[in-house]
Amino acid sequence: MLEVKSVSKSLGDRTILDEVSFSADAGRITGLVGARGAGKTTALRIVLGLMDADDGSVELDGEELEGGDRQNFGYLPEERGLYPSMPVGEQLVYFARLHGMSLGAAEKNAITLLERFDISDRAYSLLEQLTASEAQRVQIAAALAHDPDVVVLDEPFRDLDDEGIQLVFKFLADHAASGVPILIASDRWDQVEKFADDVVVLSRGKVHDSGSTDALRNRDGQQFELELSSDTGWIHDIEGIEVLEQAERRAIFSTNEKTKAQDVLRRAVETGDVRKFSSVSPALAEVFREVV
Ligand SMILES: Nc1ncnc2c1ncn2[C@@H]1O[C@H](COP(=O)(O)OP(=O)(O)OP(=O)(O)O)[C@@H](O)[C@H]1O
Repeated sequence: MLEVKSVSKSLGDRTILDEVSFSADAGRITGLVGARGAGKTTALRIVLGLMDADDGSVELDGEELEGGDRQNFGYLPEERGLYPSMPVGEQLVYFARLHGMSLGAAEKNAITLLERFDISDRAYSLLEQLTASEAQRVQIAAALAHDPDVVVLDEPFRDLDDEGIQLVFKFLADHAASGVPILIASDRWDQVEKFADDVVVLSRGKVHDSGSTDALRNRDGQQFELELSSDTGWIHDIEGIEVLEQAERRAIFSTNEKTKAQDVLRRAVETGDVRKFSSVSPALAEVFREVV
């Protein structure tokens, strides 16, 4: 488990991170989300040891990390940094070798990554000849080229098309399953909620909330959708629920109490034909609209 413990950082007279604590569990993808300028990149740089914290520590499996301990971390930096005029396959092997991998293992891993990201036919192309989505797949592959024990990706969704996102995150889920913590920072709440198991919400340098993606989506109670063959206006009279939307035969409400949802269903059955009654998860960006 990767743990950020009470990390603070000021630059000039500005507090960028204020006692930030969160963890990224082995075997899971953790999304660090927040608006632009929330402090995500700064937090990642401190995790990577590229910047020192003023206070606090970063630990891996209970041991405080020193600079060299990150040799087997994989990092996709915000400012992408590959060689524009070196063939793609060669770069992946080169980066894996830099991390101490044998030539054979580096070549094998490069071939696997190119296949998994569906860019095998680009192995001999130069980065500058690729589309934006292909180039981004290569950038992410470079972060994974040495089979890292910890993966940290800054804005991995940037420039990826839908197919690229699916391929990359299928690979990341498999890589996480081998016992690796994967931490991604992004302002794409819609994508993070699809692919992250856990989410840390950062706002103005502080952790606003954290937990499993499902728990955070249901933070304000579970939402239900109701559709009848008749008008649902009566739902406003039911106590202990919050009506989020109501128009003619349809209504969406939220409640923290399961029995209240059952009250609504009972009343709905008495009132008319129930066409639909199901629980729905709100979008994460909707739950945290105050900090998006
Ligand atoms: N070297 C620096 N000196 C002063 N302020 C900085 C420096 N680097 C970053 N900041 C400020 O720190 C805040 C957090 O920046 P950071 O890049 O960590 O945020 P972020 O959440 O990753 O956002 P973004 O998506 O815009 O990169 C921003 O307000 C930024 O302007």
